[in-house]
Amino acid sequence: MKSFLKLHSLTLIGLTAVANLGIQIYLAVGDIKTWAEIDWMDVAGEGGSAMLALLWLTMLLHSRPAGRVTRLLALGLCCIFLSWWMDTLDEFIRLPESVAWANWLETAPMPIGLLLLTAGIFHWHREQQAINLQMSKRERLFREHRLFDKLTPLGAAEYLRQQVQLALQQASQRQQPLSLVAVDLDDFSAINHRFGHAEGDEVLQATAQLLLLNLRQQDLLCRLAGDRFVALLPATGESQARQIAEELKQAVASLAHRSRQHGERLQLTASVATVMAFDETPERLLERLNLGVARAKQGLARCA
Ligand SMILES: Nc1nc2c(ncn2[C@@H]2O[C@H](COP(=O)(O)OP(=O)(O)OP(=O)(O)O)[C@@H](O)[C@H]2O)c(=O)[nH]1
Repeated sequence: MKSFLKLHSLTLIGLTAVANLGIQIYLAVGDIKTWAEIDWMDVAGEGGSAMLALLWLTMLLHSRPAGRVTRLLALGLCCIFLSWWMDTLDEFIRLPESVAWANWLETAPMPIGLLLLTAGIFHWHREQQAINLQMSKRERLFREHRLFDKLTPLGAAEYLRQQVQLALQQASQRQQPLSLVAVDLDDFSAINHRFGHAEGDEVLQATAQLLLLNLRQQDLLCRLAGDRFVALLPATGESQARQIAEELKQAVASLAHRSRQHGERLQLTASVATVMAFDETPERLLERLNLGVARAKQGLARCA
């Protein structure tokens, strides 16, 4: 409350001074009415309106930051308040018929206030449009940001799901096959354990680069989770997808990654799986792909 009064002291002092000046002017030229002469219905209507204008002004000053728009709106409300205030005063003070200008004091502030209020609302609307634009830009940026992996330059799981959905539609429209390949590093947690999480991050980044280099222009690589990468292969049948998967597996096995700390060569291997899309949902397709990876890992465990 204290800070509110401090912040808007000029407006409040100005308004109080003008309202008080109105009383002084009316008292100087008129006489106070007797109790019986006062029309309480008018007092309630006009006085109540003036109080409402004051309430709007307080709410406005409370909720809006200082600035041109707030000034316009506040000035408009001040004029409206003054018009109703002067109207209320003549319920208590009888003015002589000869004082024609008193009528102006009551009526003139109202159109001025309404004009100021209209200008303020117009600029407020434009200000709100600019804010909405900024908000929607930020929201889009945030949404897109969430779709991308934080560690690698790849899309993340949700982005992959969206792209799979699009690719499924395109494949069915163009009557072309669509395949997915998953590449999952073997025993990756051991690298984290032995060399630390930061080294593990570097391995994931190096793997992402390596896989990108070994894919075709039209393929899309995403990081599904942890050490699992998925490539979306448009216009690719099952046997070609298997061949690409094998090439990716070989590429991982020949990756010459050395640890940062001691320069040791890390021997990486990966399990791969492929699926060709049927008429199915992205979830079902990815589920089949993950099952394929699980089967490849089981085979690996049996061989070990
Ligand atoms: N450094 C690093 N590690 C991660 C990241 N995301 C997940 N991991 C780790 O990756 C490991 C994945 O573990 P698993 O899914 O068991 O995979 P794995 O150790 O390769 O085992 P298999 O897949 O069965 O061969 C876990 O230890 C996670 O903590 C990451 O962004 N950076």
